[in-house]
Amino acid sequence: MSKFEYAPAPESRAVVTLKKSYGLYIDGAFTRPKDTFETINPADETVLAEVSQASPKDVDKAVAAARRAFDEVWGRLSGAERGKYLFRIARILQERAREFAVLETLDNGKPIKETRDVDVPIAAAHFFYHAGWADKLEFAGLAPTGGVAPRPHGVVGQIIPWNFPLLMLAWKIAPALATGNTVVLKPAETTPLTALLFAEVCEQADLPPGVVNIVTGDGRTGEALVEHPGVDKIAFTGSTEVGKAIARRIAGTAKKATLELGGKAANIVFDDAPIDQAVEGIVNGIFFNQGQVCCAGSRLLVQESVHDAVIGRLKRRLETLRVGDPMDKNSDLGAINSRAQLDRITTLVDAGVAEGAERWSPDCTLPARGFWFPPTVLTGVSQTHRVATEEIFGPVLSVLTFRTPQEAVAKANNTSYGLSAGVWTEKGSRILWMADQLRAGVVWANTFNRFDPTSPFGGYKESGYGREGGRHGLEAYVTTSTSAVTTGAPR
Ligand SMILES: NC(=O)C1=CN([C@@H]2O[C@H](COP(=O)(O)OP(=O)(O)OC[C@H]3O[C@@H](n4cnc5c(N)ncnc54)[C@H](OP(=O)(O)O)[C@@H]3O)[C@@H](O)[C@H]2O)C=CC1
Ligand SMILES: CCCCCC/C=C/C(=O)O
Repeated sequence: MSKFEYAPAPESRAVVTLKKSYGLYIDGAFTRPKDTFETINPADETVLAEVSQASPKDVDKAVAAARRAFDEVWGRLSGAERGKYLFRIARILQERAREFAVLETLDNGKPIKETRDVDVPIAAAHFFYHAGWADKLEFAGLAPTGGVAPRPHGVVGQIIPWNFPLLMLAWKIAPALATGNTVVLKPAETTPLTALLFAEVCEQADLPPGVVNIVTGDGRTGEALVEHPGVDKIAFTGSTEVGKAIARRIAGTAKKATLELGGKAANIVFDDAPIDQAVEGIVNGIFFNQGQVCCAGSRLLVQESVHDAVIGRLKRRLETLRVGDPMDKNSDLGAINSRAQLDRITTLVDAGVAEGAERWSPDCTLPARGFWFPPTVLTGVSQTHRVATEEIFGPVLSVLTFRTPQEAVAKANNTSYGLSAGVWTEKGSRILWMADQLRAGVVWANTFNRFDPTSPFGGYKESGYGREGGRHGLEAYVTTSTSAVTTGAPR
């Protein structure tokens, strides 16, 4: 909680009905839970439910169901028919938005105002957007000249992380279904509940059995999916380490893959930037979702002449942030998703201090139970420090300085990642030059963390390959075939 007094007002969780234990969702039905693990509320460490650990045999059943559904139903439907299902799913997500927002906040620890205003509405928007594409793929420019409509790959294995559980599910499932693929999706071990609620939405939408299958479990379930010979393509979002391991594992196969991995984005503030607007952008860039975002603006590059003014203003702004109960709609920051992630953040911040950075946090009292880390600013960071090179994935801003635009570009690009960057300046010509020079999949100018289903998202370098969203995102889910027909005189 911030030192500024306010009356906490936790939202009701009554809209959510938790089961004691959850089975897998395979071939349009929930299995009976067998081997299970607990999913907990990271804000207070209470157990929410028991969830099934899918074995390789379960993955096999899910892949077989997805194959059958592809061969017999989904792969044969017209685009217009597929689109109807996607529209139906989108509308149900909107109708059940409150339930999804509360459940996501309980399982993930992120503030209810984010799940309510960001995660759930953008997830629904992805289904609406892709519903619109389903019957227009031949106009997406994906087929070669003289070719026929783009064709789906078949069965797609999708592995998603814990930082945006429902939203990453939507980013994966919506384009896959729109293009005619069927899916086996593995949510993260610590945040399986909204994926299981989504399975109920599939039932409610009368989606044919086997089109979407949800297999919960840990990394072993993910491995079984990656290795399964019946999977035609893998779509993964997560750490660069696991992404590289997946790439190695499928190297000897014909499987396609898209990998959306880590980042270490520079948020670059020039001396002519409107300072209040820039400070808001810095706060949103690194403290949104507790900084557990692949494209977080985790490195602030501030022009030397305005360093003290920007940092002073930033610290005053951070004093007003409310850190606390994620179910309270006044909370700006919630809990860290897991103890393992909290340990990772703590280790890296300690390493930063040991390497000479100065650590600052606003005066705030953190809840006694659960996984919490205060908003943190590290000043005096140099390019070689671990906190300037490694993804922290927490509410921690590393501050570096620059003198010229050329130096800003050199420092911003001095990373093994290349997912996103932000630029704050009044000069339009500088924005265009910076956007051209920065090696990042998205460059935001005078804004940050701006998302839209129409915009392709993905990285350079160790941030992965492939794009999600927009027309480019569809490309990852289709292949093309050319038909050559010789016409002769009619007989
Ligand atoms: N690019 C991004 O958006 C993300 C980046 N990260 C980065 O990764 C770090 C570690 O987070 P972590 O959760 O461990 O990320 P992981 O990459 O381990 O997790 C992402 C997903 O991959 C699954 N997985 C784990 N091991 C394997 C495997 N061998 N084969 C197939 N799937 C696997 C995970 O399952 P399970 O959850 O059961 O382990 C999860 O569903 C974070 O600190 C952050 O820096 C993390 C999440 C998202
Ligand atoms: C509105 C937030 C959208 C999240 C953007 C993509 C992030 C992916 C990731 O961190 O895994």
